Amino acid sequence: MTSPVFSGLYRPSLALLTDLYQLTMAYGYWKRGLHEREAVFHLYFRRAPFEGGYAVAAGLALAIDYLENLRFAAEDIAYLAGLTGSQGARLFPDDFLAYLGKLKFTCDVDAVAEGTVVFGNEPLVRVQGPLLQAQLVETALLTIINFQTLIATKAARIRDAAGPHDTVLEFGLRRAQGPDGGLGASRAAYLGGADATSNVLAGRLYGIPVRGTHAHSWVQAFGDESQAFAAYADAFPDDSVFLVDTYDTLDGVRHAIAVALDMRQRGHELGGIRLDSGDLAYLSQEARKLLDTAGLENVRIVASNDLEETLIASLKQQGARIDTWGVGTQLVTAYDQPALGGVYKLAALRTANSQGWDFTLKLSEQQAKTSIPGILQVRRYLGDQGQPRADMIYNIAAPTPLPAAPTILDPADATRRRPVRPSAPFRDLLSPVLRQGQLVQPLPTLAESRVFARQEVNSLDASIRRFLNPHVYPVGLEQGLHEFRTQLMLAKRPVRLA
Ligand SMILES: Nc1ncnc2c1ncn2[C@@H]1O[C@H](COP(=O)(O)OP(=O)(O)OP(=O)(O)O)[C@@H](O)[C@H]1O
Ligand SMILES: O=P(O)(O)OC[C@H]1O[C@H](OP(=O)(O)OP(=O)(O)O)[C@H](O)[C@@H]1O
Ligand SMILES: O=C(O)c1cccnc1
Repeated sequence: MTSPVFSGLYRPSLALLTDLYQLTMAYGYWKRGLHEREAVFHLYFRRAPFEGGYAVAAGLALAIDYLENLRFAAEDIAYLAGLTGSQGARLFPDDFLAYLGKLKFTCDVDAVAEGTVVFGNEPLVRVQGPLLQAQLVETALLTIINFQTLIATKAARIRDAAGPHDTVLEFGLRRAQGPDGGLGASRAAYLGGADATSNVLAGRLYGIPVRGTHAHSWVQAFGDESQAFAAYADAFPDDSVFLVDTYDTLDGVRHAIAVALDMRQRGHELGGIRLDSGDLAYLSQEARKLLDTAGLENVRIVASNDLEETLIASLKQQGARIDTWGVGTQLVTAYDQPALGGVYKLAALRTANSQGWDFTLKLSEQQAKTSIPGILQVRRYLGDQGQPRADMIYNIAAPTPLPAAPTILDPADATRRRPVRPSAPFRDLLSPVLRQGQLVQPLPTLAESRVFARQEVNSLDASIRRFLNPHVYPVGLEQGLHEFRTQLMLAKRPVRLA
């Protein structure tokens, strides 16, 4: 079956979209009879990207599409049968490959909705089910969620800089990290706040509006701006945006104005002009004056040229008269931080007698990198206006129930603690998505997630959204969980499987 979201870019099956070690561990667990032991993994990142104060969770629909369609096709099995180790012996025996050939994903998945604002250490996805399966999906889940979350967050920052009324166009495909990087980036950029993309395949696959202007080559091909603009207007009388900087920008604006007035005579209006070089603040102000003087107040000014959020903020501050921001390279490559360091960690295993849980921990020299044991949920406490106030990570399988008025501890400094009012409103961020591999209810559409993302970012205080030294949003561990984690860290107790 062809996965609809990855379309024909890949072979039909994505089961091999993984690191080899997931498969060698899978065989090892199977050989030991441990493959069905129930396990719980969490996917989370430790620090928000771009030195920012938050991230926008993204990629869940792609991840769920991957999980629902996870099957090893006959050709996948044949490929695995041909793999050999350093001594030339086959890596995987036939009886294990026969098992893989019948495998379906039957885990439970709980996750935060796409568009939710999230912070370091908070699980975005929880996978609970047979150890072999829950481990096997690590790499694909990370590659999907890490990149989508990274680009959605970049787009949210660019949207914040542009403000609520300007248009943001994503123009990045040509500079993206290959075809899939470009496709995924267009999806995430739209989710995070772009209004449209120039990427036509992304438009067709994801229903993103497609928009665009024309290139310098169009003007070069005619050798004369006035002719080039007139020809474009002839082809698209109601959808023309002229790129005015091929020769001299302000001359280009004058040529655009002449063609626009001609268009008006024929009952059509020019949509906009695009500036792609030079001082965008000065040129946009001069262009605005020329356009307004000619009675073309509704002609919009589009700007492009290596834009990103701080540059957009600076141009706004300089009084630039730009209505539409065309953003490519910096957005789709997340230029200033090209990867989100999301991780996927084992946090609980059923005991051998299947009665209870062994909560597991990955220790690190750096305390901040030590994982959090338990079956985790994130409780977001809200202020009077519904605005996020503080998040508490807690263990839903803790031996003692959550107190009515829990205390939240800063995991980096346990002396910093904040009590929660018993009546404080809250919402829990992770909700059931798959039960035994089946979708619990349809996921929101991309457009719905986009609206939600905007509400989420807007609900954050400006101090958390600012680009420079943002305020740190409080995220902590519930006191009982913190104490339990500390005990485990002190005991350094290895979990025994068998
Ligand atoms: N008023 C401004 N303040 C800050 N940066 C600006 C301003 N105007 C333009 N920029 C940015 O400065 C950078 C350099 O622009 P500039 O047009 O000088 O060089 P360029 O990219 O080499 O031009 P070209 O596309 O003609 O080769 C771009 O990222 C552009 O967006
Ligand atoms: O600058 P970005 O944010 O990546 O936006 C996309 C850029 O792509 C186009 O340039 P093109 O490929 O024609 O080359 P150019 O940089 O020489 O204009 C367009 O004119 C933008 O400048
Ligand atoms: O339509 C545009 O103006 C466009 C598309 C891709 C890259 N740069 C500009």
